[in-house]
Amino acid sequence: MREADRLAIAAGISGYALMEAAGQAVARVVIANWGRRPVLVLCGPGNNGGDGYVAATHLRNAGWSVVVAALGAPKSGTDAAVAATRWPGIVAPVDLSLLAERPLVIDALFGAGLARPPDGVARAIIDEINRLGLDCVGVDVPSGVDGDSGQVLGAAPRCRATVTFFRLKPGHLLLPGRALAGSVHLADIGIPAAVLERIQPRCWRNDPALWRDQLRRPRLEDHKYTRGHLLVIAGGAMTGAGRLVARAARRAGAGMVSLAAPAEALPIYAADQPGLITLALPKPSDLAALMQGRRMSACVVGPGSGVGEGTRDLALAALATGRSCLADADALTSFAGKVEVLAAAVRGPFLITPHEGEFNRLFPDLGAGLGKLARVRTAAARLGAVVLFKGADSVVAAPDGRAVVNDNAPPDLASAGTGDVLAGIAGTLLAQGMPAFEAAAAAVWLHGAAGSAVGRGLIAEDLPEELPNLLKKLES
Ligand SMILES: NC(=O)C1=CN([C@@H]2O[C@H](COP(=O)(O)OP(=O)(O)OC[C@H]3O[C@@H](n4cnc5c(N)ncnc54)[C@H](OP(=O)(O)O)[C@@H]3O)[C@@H](O)[C@H]2O)[C@@H](O)CC1
Ligand SMILES: Nc1ncnc2c1ncn2[C@@H]1O[C@H](COP(=O)(O)OP(=O)(O)O)[C@@H](O)[C@H]1O
Ligand SMILES: [K+]
Repeated sequence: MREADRLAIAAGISGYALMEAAGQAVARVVIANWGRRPVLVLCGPGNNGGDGYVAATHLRNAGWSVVVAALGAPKSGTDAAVAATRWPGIVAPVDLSLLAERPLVIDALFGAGLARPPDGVARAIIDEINRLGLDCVGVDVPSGVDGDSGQVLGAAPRCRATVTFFRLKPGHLLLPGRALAGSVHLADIGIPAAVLERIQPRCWRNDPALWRDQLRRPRLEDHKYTRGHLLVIAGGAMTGAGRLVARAARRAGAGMVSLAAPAEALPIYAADQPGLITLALPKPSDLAALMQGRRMSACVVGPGSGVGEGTRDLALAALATGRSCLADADALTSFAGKVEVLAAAVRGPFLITPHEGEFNRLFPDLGAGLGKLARVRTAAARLGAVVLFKGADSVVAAPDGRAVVNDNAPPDLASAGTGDVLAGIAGTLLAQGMPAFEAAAAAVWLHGAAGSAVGRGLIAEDLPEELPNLLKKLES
């Protein structure tokens, strides 16, 4: 963001004009969403505080009763100092007594320049805002939230709304920042679009615009083999997982889905879905010939496969074919403490889809303290594969550093079996030749959209049935 500001200023827009637009946007959001009431604007010593003085001035001009309290005077010569001198009222020191009348709080303490956990009176007033449950509007980010990671440094106010500028930051999408930001309002403050091209961001909010063009549409001359043939390597005991993967893969548009499992379980799979091809589980040494012979373009291994050497060897054999491969669930747990073995085996496009527990088993040194985005990027670089780390704020990262954060998944998806559905969708997109990064991003978005379409009472089995409509809409 600093770079965006710098480039905008270099393009002839004054820093103060940006601050004026930012503060005005904050005032606009407040006026649009709250009735007139006492407002307390908390200003920090930097430009975030500068936005606060501007917002305070606009609210006062609109007839609101505004108290401004500052942690300290902005450094002279800065834009924030200019904004402070244009505020016509007095500036009080920050003090908890200012909250006594339960004002609407505008939090302009720290933004992009947060350098350490808030302490002293800043920390005390953040804690008190939360204790009293006051309505709070964050400027840029809730103070204490790291905009790059969504992590909280020490403490941050729980905001009803946050007004940010130019572009959402990862911290608005990643937990816990996303929960603390409330509803996020993105304001155009006059930074030209060309600046975005210069910055070349490497992290995006997941959106169909990123991958829609790469979805494979059915063509007149298609037959079932040209639309992707996915192999699902499933298990003998937990058959539900493999069935969900296969069902989702078929609804996502694969031309053919074959499922290989121990012979005794095949009748269960065959009875469940007449359109599913069932095969006896091959020996790892036979997998390449099977995939080649049947023109299988991708393979999903792991859901319901069982943890252990058998699954590990099949996953390694799948990778050795050089065809697109997705490893999930048991195929990931089977490599706990052995991630370097997995990394050394990567030949072709490879996607893993761990949840938090599976991620920790593979990458125990990449703990939560690093922030999800950094964890996933590091894991992807280390593995040489695309990593889709699931959750309410699923992150997809590629080894080259590209990343998307997904924010369309409803909490109704927290239900057993939904991860298997995700693996099936992604498996089909891989089988159709979509690059692994885009396939993962598209799959997680479709999964979230399917979850929203079903809503309350969702079970995993519902999700594949939403896919035809969603795909139709994406194509129109
Ligand atoms: N043209 C632009 O630039 C535009 C910028 N915009 C706005 O500017 C914001 C970024 O401004 P910024 O870079 O000045 O940083 P900011 O977030 O105010 O904090 C830095 C100050 O806080 C201090 N400090 C930090 N942590 C602290 C702590 N825990 N406890 C105590 N102090 C702490 C730090 O002190 P120091 O580390 O130097 O001791 C420094 O004084 C951005 O979020 C957006 O709102 C918009 O107006 C659009 C145009
Ligand atoms: N609170 C939540 N909000 C949105 N999506 C969620 C939430 N919790 C879980 N999910 C999604 O639900 C799916 C669960 O997958 P997983 O943990 O592998 O379960 P299972 O193995 O039972 O299928 C993942 O796609 C995950 O992102
Ligand atoms: K803030």
